[in-house]
Amino acid sequence: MLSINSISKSFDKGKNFALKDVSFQVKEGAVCAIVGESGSGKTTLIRLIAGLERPDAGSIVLRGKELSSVKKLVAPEKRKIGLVFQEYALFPHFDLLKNVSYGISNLKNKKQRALEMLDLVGLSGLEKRYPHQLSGGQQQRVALARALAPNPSLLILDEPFSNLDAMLRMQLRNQVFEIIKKTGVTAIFVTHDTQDALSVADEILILQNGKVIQKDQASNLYTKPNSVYVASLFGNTIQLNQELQTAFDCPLNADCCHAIRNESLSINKECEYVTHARVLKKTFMGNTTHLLLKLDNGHQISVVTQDDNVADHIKIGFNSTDVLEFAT
Ligand SMILES: Nc1ncnc2c1ncn2[C@@H]1O[C@H](COP(=O)(O)OP(=O)(O)OP(=O)(O)O)[C@@H](O)[C@H]1O
Repeated sequence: MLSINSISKSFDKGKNFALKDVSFQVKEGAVCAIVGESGSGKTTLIRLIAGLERPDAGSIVLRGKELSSVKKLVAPEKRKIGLVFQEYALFPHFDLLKNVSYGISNLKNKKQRALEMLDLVGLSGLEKRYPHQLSGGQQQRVALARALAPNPSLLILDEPFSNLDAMLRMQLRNQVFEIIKKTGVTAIFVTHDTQDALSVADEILILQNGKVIQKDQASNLYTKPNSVYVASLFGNTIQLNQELQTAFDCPLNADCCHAIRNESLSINKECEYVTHARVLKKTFMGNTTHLLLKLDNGHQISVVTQDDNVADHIKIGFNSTDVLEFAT
């Protein structure tokens, strides 16, 4: 298990905190995705876990061994942590066998282990090739094989699919996490893409301004976000402010704030709360169409629909079970 205990880190002597009092745990064999917008502290967190930075407060414990605290800093190469980065970071002048066996110092039969790892990532037979002779997706699988070869206690993947186009990204993502699950290694996966996180992580941790604002199973985060911000990370969300509550004739608890997911809005169907709208603009996006609507009370909202044949005047609505409620 990985335990992050009240970690704080500032780069300007406490004026601003890149991370502030961050605590969480990742169970043995689980995949935890770290999601957050730019500057939320993702890189700082993984640099601390990898041992590339020292915390100002708190501790990091992996499988019962303290790796970092204010007083202690185990060297990165002694942490048993494998790293996979966005830019592959393979050695260009080494063939694949050498690239994968590079970090294996603790095993007798390096070559056999490297070949097993290449086989695991579906690249057996290519061990004599050099990185430039491979596609981007293949190079990332070599990087994974290399990170797994020394049998790490923790694998950290930092935006590993950002360099790849959408189709390859999805394929590789599924392959990589199948392999990770097969090995049973505990993994931390840093991404700004919530679809990536939802599809492969057991748990997702959301960072905002250096703080953990929610950590939960992927499905719970989607169905029970604890703020409008978290809800909006997982798809288009419309905040049900007073004006919209009046438009839809749905008075809600004034002590809370509320939102509705775009996909919960129904067009021209019977619902508990409805209003009429004029379509100001339709933008065809292939599998979806974006609509800019002007509601009866003059309020404008944007909606995404899969129906590319919407009339100019529509009825739009939702049901009370679709309303997300948050404490303010
Ligand atoms: N070496 C550093 N010196 C000074 N400030 C830093 C340093 N590293 C990070 N920061 C600051 O700490 C905060 C968190 O940065 P961090 O790089 O961890 O965010 P991030 O979530 O990884 O962002 P991105 O997604 O853009 O990579 C930012 O305000 C950043 O400017």
